[in-house]
Amino acid sequence: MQWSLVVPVKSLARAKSRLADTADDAVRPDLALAFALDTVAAALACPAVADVAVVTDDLRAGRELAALGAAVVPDEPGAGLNAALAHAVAAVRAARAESAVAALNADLPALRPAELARVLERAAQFPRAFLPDAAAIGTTLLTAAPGRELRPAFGPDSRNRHRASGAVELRPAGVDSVRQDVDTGDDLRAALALGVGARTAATAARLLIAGQ
Ligand SMILES: Nc1nc2c(ncn2[C@@H]2O[C@H](COP(=O)(O)OP(=O)(O)OP(=O)(O)O)[C@@H](O)[C@H]2O)c(=O)[nH]1
Ligand SMILES: C=C(OP(=O)(O)O)C(=O)O
Repeated sequence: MQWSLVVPVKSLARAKSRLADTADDAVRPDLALAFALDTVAAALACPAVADVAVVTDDLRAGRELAALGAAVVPDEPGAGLNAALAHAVAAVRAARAESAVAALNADLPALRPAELARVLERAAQFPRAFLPDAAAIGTTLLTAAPGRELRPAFGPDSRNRHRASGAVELRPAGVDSVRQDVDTGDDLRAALALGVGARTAATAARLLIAGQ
């Protein structure tokens, strides 16, 4: 099965507030953009992915992600993450009604195309499915088969909400790169240990040079 991915990207100036201890205001927007660029570059390199639509109202993020080959869907102003995802899925399916769709967070800088392909292959067996994050509290990926609604319920404790909504929890082994989202300094260290993409590596090096 080939998938259409929707990737939400918050305004860079407001993104990754939980990384404030690790990256100050001068670096954090660049780091958030680097995460998104590495996530989307890996997604576009995944053989199971037909196309990627980024939903964002950030002009810089939209421009740089479009240059990688992603489509850009404007955000719903002020409506929040789940409304943005539902809106992006509607835009994707207006063009291709029978798409299998997956929402993928943009903070997966260690993402490997082969691991994403393994997760999507499992997800293809179910009407709706999700992958818990590395902390096993949140969600990094939520999928809906053709003809099924995505019903995104991302946010704090989303693993429980996605489970309660009837989505099947995926538990494939060896897909750490798809689960390792980056919210905190410890998450960033874990992602660096897995091996991040070139843009995140370069931006994280600025933190090390600054002695953090
Ligand atoms: N388009 C869009 N994306 C969002 C919005 N809120 C969060 N996201 C994205 O959703 C994913 C998960 O976001 P979070 O980790 O909860 O938020 P964050 O801004 O990245 O980090 P914090 O400020 O620390 O909460 C990331 O890809 C964000 O860029 C929103 O309102 N609109
Ligand atoms: C939005 C989510 O991510 P985070 O845990 O990074 O807030 C989520 O897990 O649903």
